[in-house]
Amino acid sequence: MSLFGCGTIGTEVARAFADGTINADLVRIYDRNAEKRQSVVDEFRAGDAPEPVDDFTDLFDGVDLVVEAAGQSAVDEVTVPSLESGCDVLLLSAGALAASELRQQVVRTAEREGQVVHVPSGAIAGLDAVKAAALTGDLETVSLTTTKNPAGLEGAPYLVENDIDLSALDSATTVFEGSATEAALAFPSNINVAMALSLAGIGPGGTTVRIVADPDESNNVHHIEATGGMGSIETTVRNVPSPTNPKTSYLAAVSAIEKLRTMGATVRVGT
Ligand SMILES: NC(=O)C1=CN([C@@H]2O[C@H](COP(=O)(O)OP(=O)(O)OC[C@H]3O[C@@H](n4cnc5c(N)ncnc54)[C@H](OP(=O)(O)O)[C@@H]3O)[C@@H](O)[C@H]2O)C=CC1
Ligand SMILES: O=C([O-])CC(=O)C(=O)O
Repeated sequence: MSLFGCGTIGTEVARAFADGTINADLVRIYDRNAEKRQSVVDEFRAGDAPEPVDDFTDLFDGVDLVVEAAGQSAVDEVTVPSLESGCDVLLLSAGALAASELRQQVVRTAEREGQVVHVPSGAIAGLDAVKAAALTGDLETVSLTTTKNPAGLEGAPYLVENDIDLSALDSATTVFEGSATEAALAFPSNINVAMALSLAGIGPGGTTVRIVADPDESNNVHHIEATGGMGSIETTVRNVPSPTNPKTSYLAAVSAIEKLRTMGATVRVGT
C-alpha cells in the first residue's frame, strides 16, 4: 500500500503498519511537506521504512491500494490516477466527492478499471444500519448534527466568507444548516463524515447537515438521525479530538486503520 498525506491521520495509519496492526507493507509515502514525510519514516525500524517520494505519481507502481489522508484537493489529484494505475483507493477526505463531476468520474473510472473506492466510517457511527436501511428503498430522512469547539472549525471557508467570528461566541450556536453537498464545500476540513453518511444513505443532496460551534464543548460530537419504513436510527459519537489537529477526531484515524486491517482478515464483522 501507499500513503498520500503524512499529517495527523497519516501518521497514525503509518504507525499501525509499523507495529503490525495492519498486516501489510507500507511501500511508499507522499506529502507536500518533506519534514512530515521524514517523521513518518522515523516511525519505522531501519529496513522496514516506506520510501518517501516527492512526486505523488510515484506512489502507484506495484501497489494495490493508496490511502488518501491529506485533503479535498488531494482527492482531486490522486483518486483517478490511482484507479487508472491499478490501485484501489481509501479516501478520508470524502467530502471532495460532493463535486458531482468528480464523483461521477471516480465511479466511472473505478468501474472501468475494476478497482474499488473505500470510504471508511471515520468519526461517525451507524453507517452499517443506514446502509441496510437504504437498501430497503424506504429510508426517508437522514440528518447529521455536528458540534465542535470553535477551535475545530476555525478557518473554514464558509466562516471566512461570511465573516463569522467564532471567538466572540459565549454559548452553543448553529453556524451552518444545509445539504451534505453544501456542507462539504463550506467546511472542507471539518465535515467529511457527512459525505460518508450520504453515500451510505440517501445521497448528498437529501442529507441534511447542521454545524454547531460550542465554546463549552471539548469533544467533536456527531449525532445522526435517520427515519424510514424500517423504523428510526439515532447515533451519537462524542469524539476526543486528535492532539495534533483539533478538527480531526482520533476515532477517524482508528476507523481507517480498522478498515485496512480487516481487508486482510479472515473474519470481518459488521455490515
Ligand atoms: N472521514 C472522516 O471521518 C475524517 C476525515 N478527515 C479528513 O482527513 C484528511 C486528513 O486529516 P488530518 O490528517 O487530520 O490532516 P492534517 O492537516 O493533519 O494532515 C494532512 C497532511 O496532508 C498534506 N496535504 C494536504 N493536501 C495536500 C495535497 N494536495 N498534496 C500534498 N499534501 C497535502 C498536509 O500538508 P500541509 O500541512 O502543508 O497542509 C498535511 O501534511 C483531511 O482532509 C480531513 O478533513 C478528518 C477527520 C475525519
Ligand atoms: O473528525 C471529525 O470529527 C470529523 C471531521 O473532521 C471530518 O469529517 O472531516
